[in-house]
Amino acid sequence: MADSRRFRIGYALAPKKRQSFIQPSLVNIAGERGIDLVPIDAASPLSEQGPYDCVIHKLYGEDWKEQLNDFSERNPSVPVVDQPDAIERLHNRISMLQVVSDLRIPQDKETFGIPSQIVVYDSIALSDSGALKFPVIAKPLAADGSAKSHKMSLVYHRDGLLKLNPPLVLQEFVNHGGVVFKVYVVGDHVKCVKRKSLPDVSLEKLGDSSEGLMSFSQVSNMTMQDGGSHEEYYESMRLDAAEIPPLGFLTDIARGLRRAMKLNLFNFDVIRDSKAGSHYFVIDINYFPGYAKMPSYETVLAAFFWNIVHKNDIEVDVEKERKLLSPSSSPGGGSEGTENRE
Ligand SMILES: Nc1ncnc2c1ncn2[C@@H]1O[C@H](COP(=O)(O)OP(=O)(O)OP(=O)(O)O)[C@@H](O)[C@H]1O
Ligand SMILES: O=P(O)(O)O[C@H]1[C@H](OP(=O)(O)O)[C@@H](OP(=O)(O)O)[C@@H](O)[C@@H](O)[C@@H]1OP(=O)(O)O
Ligand SMILES: [Mg+2]
Ligand SMILES: [Mg+2]
Repeated sequence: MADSRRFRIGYALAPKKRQSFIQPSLVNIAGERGIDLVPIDAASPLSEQGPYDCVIHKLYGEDWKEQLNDFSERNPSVPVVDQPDAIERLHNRISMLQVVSDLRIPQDKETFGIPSQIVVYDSIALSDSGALKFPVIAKPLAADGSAKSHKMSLVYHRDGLLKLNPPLVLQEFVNHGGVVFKVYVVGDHVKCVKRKSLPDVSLEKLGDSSEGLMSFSQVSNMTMQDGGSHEEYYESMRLDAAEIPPLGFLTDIARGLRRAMKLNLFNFDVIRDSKAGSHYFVIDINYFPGYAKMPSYETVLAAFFWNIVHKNDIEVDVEKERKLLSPSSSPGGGSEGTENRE
């Protein structure tokens, strides 16, 4: 049945994110489905803005968290997607991957896990990398959206560790053929895309790297230059040739993560172990990633918004879910969807 009522989704996003995500194409497609996207001014009290049928957001800091909690208390029936306490887990690279280790999913032909890793809180502890095998990647412990939180080092041997600034995570580097699989999750929709990654490290390279470490940042977001070097040419060939892991396997992980984290909007990075072709590692999870880089993101997001405002299958706190999904507030149906549903 046609629904003539319009719904308002308030969005609180940093300027760069607003520009990439709130494209006219998204605004139009959501609009056709009766959904208006309305900017939230994070500099004024949230509770004085609105009304909204839902709030989506990606901003950091305690102040914003308090604003959201205050808003939820005053407007208990308005979903905040996602809950700030649930997002918090992704701001620390240890708690972020712990949830992957804790997943209990029957593993058949394809298996998954996380690379061996340790957390280092001070410089003294850097002289002891435990049982980790080199090379390792040093990642800032905090994943707080700052440019610094993406600055990583590939460390070839023990001496390279002494140049690093804790707190950080030391994670074993896994040779994976230079391709990372980014799995985008939007509610129950799952989509995998391929991206460029760090190239494999050979024993030879490990032996003669005098520097001890190499710094890099957001390697998967780097675009290849037209008319680039031979190396870039082979990289792009590798990317084209790489086979995406079975979608059923990725969807099982996505669904498990979504339930465990109580999050609807995230992506995770997966690499395939070159040594054991059907073993995969989850190496990173990002809240509200760059969806505009996902094919057909507009229709996927518009369908997700539709589901929210019609109180349909979003991952929320169980208590809250009970209130939201009371029979009187649900129009039933639930057949809205896109191709890769769980
Ligand atoms: N354990 C690992 N073994 C091999 N390569 C890795 C490993 N960890 C990270 N990488 C490579 O380094 C890149 C950056 O690492 P990671 O994804 O953890 O950083 P990030 O800054 O959080 O990335 P994003 O931009 O996706 O948020 C990965 O995309 C991958 O190419
Ligand atoms: O725009 P934002 O600040 O949210 O940047 C995010 C970026 O999306 P963008 O492509 O829109 O820049 C994401 O890229 P993809 O995984 O989708 O490739 C990923 O790098 C996140 O880790 C970043 O979030 P941060 O960790 O820095 O908060
Ligand atoms: Mg990543
Ligand atoms: Mg990340």
